[in-house]
This record gives sequence, C-alpha cells and structure tokens, in this order.
Amino acid sequence: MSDQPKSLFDKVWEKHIVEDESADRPAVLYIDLHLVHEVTSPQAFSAIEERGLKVRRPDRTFATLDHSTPTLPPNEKGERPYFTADAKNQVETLERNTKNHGVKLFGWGSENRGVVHVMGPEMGLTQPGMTVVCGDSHTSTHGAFGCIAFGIGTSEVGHVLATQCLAQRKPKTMRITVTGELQAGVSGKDVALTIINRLGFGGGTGYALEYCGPVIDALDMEGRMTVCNLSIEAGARCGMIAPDQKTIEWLRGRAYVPSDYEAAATEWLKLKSDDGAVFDDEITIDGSVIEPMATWGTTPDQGAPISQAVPVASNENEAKALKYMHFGGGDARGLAKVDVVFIGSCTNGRMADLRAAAEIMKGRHIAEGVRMLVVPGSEQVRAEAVAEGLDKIFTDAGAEWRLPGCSMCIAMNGDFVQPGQLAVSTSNRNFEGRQGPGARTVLASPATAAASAIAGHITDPRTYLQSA
Ligand SMILES: CC(C)[C@H](C(=O)O)[C@@H](O)C(=O)O
Ligand code: SF4
Repeated sequence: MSDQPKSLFDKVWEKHIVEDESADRPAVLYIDLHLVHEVTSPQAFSAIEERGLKVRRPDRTFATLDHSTPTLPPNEKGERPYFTADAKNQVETLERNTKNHGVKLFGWGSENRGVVHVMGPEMGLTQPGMTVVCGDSHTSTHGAFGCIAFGIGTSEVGHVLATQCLAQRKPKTMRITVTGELQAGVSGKDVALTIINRLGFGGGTGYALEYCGPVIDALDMEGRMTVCNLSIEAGARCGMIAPDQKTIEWLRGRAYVPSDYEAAATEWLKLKSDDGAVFDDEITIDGSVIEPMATWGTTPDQGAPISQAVPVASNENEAKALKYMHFGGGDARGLAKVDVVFIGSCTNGRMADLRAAAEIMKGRHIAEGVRMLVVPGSEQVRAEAVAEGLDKIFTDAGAEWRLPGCSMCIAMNGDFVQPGQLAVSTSNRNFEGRQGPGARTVLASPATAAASAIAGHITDPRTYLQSA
C-alpha cells in the first residue's frame, strides 16, 4: 500500500486522520489552522459556551474583521460608519469572544487586519501541507499553498473551536492541467473563469481539485490564490496547488512561519503528487488560447471571452440569466454600459491585482458616469500600495480608494451597487442581488475591470496594454 503513488491531496489528508472513515461514519480530521470572521462565528462561540467548553487550541485559531466593516474612516468622534446595527453587533461580538477565549484578533487598529483569505497567507499562518478551515466558502484560496483548505458551516465552526477536529468524508480527486503559456493581458482570473466555464456550476461537486501544468507553474502566488479561490464556484470542496520555490520565497520572512525555515521548506517541497498518482477525474485545458473573460450571466460559470458576443440562451436557465442581466443573446460585449467598477475581494484584492489595474489606469481617467471603488484586501496590501503610489494612480483616475474589507463583493457593509446598475467586479460571485438588490454583476480580472472603468463599457484590457 505504502509505495503506491499518491496524490498531493491524499498525502495531506492521510497525515491528518485522527480516526478513519467507515461506511457509517466520516473520518475525523485534525485541523491545523482555524480562521474566524465576524459573520459565521457568533453562534459557534455561543454554542461552545452553552456547553461550558473552551477553545481547544486558541494558538491555532485566528480571527479578523472583514465582511461587515465599513470601508470609510471613522468620524471625528472616532465612530465607525456601520451600515446596520447588526453589522456593528457582529464586530463587537467577535471582539468580545476572541478576548474571552484568548484568540488572536486582527481587529480595528491592527496593521494586519484584512479579508480572512488575504490575511491568512500574508501572515504566514497558511503553510504548505496544513488543513485549514474557516466558516467561509472561499477558504479554498489557501489551497494555493498546498493545503487542504475548505469552508465549513457555523455548527462545524463550533466543533472545531471545541475539538480542533472535524468530521469529514473524503472527497474524490480531480486533476486539472493547464498547458501552454498565457497570452499577454490574460491573468489567473481568466484561467479560473475558463476552468469554471468548462466544469460548469456544480461540475466540481464532491471533488478536491488539484491544479497543475505549465500555466499554473508560471502564475505568481497571487494568481494561484485567485484560481484556488474560485474552486468553490465550480462546486468543488477545495482546490490545491503543489508548493514550489515560488511558494517558499513568497512565505519567507512572514510573521508566523516556522523559525527553522529552511528545514520546513525542505519538507514542504516534498508535497506533490507522485508520478502515476491516480485521480478520479482528469481534465486538460489549453492555456495558450485563454482570452480575457467576463461573465454574462448570474453564476460564475456563465462566462465567455470578451471578444465573443453574448451567447444566445440555450435553455431556460440561461434565458433567465440574460433577462436579469439585460443582455441580448448575440450582443457584442462592449455594448453594455458600465455604471460601477469594483476592484478588491479575496479573489483579486492583493498587490499583484492592484498593480495590474494601476498599469492600465496610470495617466488615464475613468469614463464619465462610472463609479469606481478600489478596496485593498488587507491593511498590509493598503500600506504596500500606498508606498508604491498606487492609491494616487487610482484617485487621480477618479476612483475611490477605501479601507480594507469585503466591501462590494457581498455588499454587507454599506458599499453596494444600485438597483439595475451594471458592475464589473473582480470578486467571485455574480448571483442575482449579490452586490445589492437588483445589481447586475459581471465578473472579470483586475485588468479588465480597470479597462472597463476607463472605457465606460466592458473592454478587453489588451486595448490599453497595447497602446500603453
Ligand atoms: C458571509 C460568508 C458566510 C460567505 C461565504 O461563506 O462565502 C461570504 O464570504 C461569501 O463570499 O458569500
Ligand atoms: S471578499 Fe467576498 S468572497 Fe471573499 S470572504 Fe469576503 S464576501 Fe466572501
């Protein structure tokens, strides 16, 4: 058994089994890192308190504030402009819970606060070979470091708080190989939207994905995080990428990495699928033909290259999506006038994303009537962007530069798109009403979002990159 070739997923899974899975019982998995935010944790803390339990591993539990946090600064009295009493209550509850249970909170005032999936990696909390969970679907992001990382529900957040373990059935595995080389102007987001389009919404259900091939190797860590982030949008449990030298260099020097870094790095580099490892499913995508993508519908798989017209609906579901989006089948993508552009989120709110947008916006101005929000994914990203002068590029171009948080990705904090308005967004979900009641969302890369803000309609970023 032991010399059978194994996949990366199997290796990490097996190392964390506390109790094996049987026909009538899932496996019990040990969890290395538990990330917590204000939306899905209040009932979980209450549940353990009601039973008189403590947090089992406060040293392996880290919290941040992101979803309900206003992105505008406090007033002169120091009061934060919370959108609702609920939002304020969620934040205060997490402040209280983390204090009572000795859990580290990267809260207001911390220079490390950020969207949970931006914060974890940049603090070096996320490390290759770990099991990572959070009461949040986009926990798959951390898979970019060779982790088994997935979202859990609020009751499971309670289980992990109390036991540091989780009952889980082993998913099937699927390897996605992206061959060739990306064209200029094509990013990790375009790769992800292409993969989801190919798998279909729910096409990854029941699977752990492993991404590999020359295109994935060539992506920077930010691009890899974008790809893993979107795994859940194809229905997959998680997505992972084997660590390599880029992973090691990206994590080096971060706050929570092991003190004997070289020894850890040597172990991490062993984490990859063996030659001959068997997957339940395999797909190959030619990366050299991927183009800048934009969605036209109301699920992330309903996307197409910007160069192609909006497709004609081939079923009721597509017809409903086109109707909601006010798009006509056969329309050129560029016909749609853009009202709002949002750059940010755990998908595309990192330095590489802001740089890609700034490259297009430098010396240009957004089109009349467009409102643009640029929201760094974390305080660290904000500080680095300011040090590089990116904030100035954005504000000179007419965009608003905000404080870190989920912001318009989920529209819980007061940043939202008005009913009927069309938003080009670098986030990961374009569901009906996701960015506000009646809001119409087009998902795209930071470069595409920036180009669309400048042009005032959905635009292939290569238009500007070539004329730069
Ligand atoms: C609020 C939270 C539970 C939710 C999630 O789990 O994904 C959010 O982050 C999202 O992106 O929709
Ligand atoms: S940025 Fe968006 S997708 Fe990411 S955790 Fe926040 S709400 Fe969820």
